[in-house]
Amino acid sequence: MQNNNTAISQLIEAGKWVSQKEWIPATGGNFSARTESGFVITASGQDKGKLTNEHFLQLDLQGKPLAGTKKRSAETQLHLSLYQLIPEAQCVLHTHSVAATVLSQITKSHKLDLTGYEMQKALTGFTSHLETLSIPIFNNDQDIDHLSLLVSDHHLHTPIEHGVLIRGHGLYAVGRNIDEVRRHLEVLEFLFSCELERLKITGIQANNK
Ligand SMILES: CSCCC(=O)C(=O)COP(=O)(O)O
Ligand SMILES: [Zn+2]
Repeated sequence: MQNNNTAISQLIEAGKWVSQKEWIPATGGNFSARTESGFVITASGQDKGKLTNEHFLQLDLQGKPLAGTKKRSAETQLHLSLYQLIPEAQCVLHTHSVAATVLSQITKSHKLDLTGYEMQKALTGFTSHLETLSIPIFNNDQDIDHLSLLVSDHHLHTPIEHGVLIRGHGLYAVGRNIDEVRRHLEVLEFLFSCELERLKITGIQANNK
């Protein structure tokens, strides 16, 4: 587990990378990392590609503020729920890419199933392109507490492994350390882009199940 300063440095670096990838337009997205005292999370309304130490808050695992003067991310409860649900989760990166936003909109099901891609094997737990990667999709909701409850309920019967999609909104990627969450994020975004391209060619009806 990281101390606060290390966790914040890693998230600042991740923010520059995610911004450069164009997965967090404007002030979209938020990042967090588990720490000895709870977790650190980005402040609300910031450009996450230009974060400094002042743009972070420290909270305990009940959501009680420990340090930081700025307003916490509007989506703090989702991060908190993921840490409460998944003991191994050390980092959460939330992005708003075009591919994640559009794919989650056009997929009518409550999950996005992907198969046949060699890059699936870059996700922890996958050994073959023939396996099916299933990413849950939750309807977007401005009531983040309610959305978090839906995610929690879902996790009880289908554990969240790499991340979840929020419809028309974006991706929450999770990992056991900063390197793993960055890998999960990059692989998922790559697969979403591939799938979107495939659907543009074959027709979106293929995904309306
Ligand atoms: C303009 S982005 C809308 C809010 C959002 O979805 C997001 O990821 C950023 O919210 P935050 O409060 O963490 O800045
Ligand atoms: Zn968001």
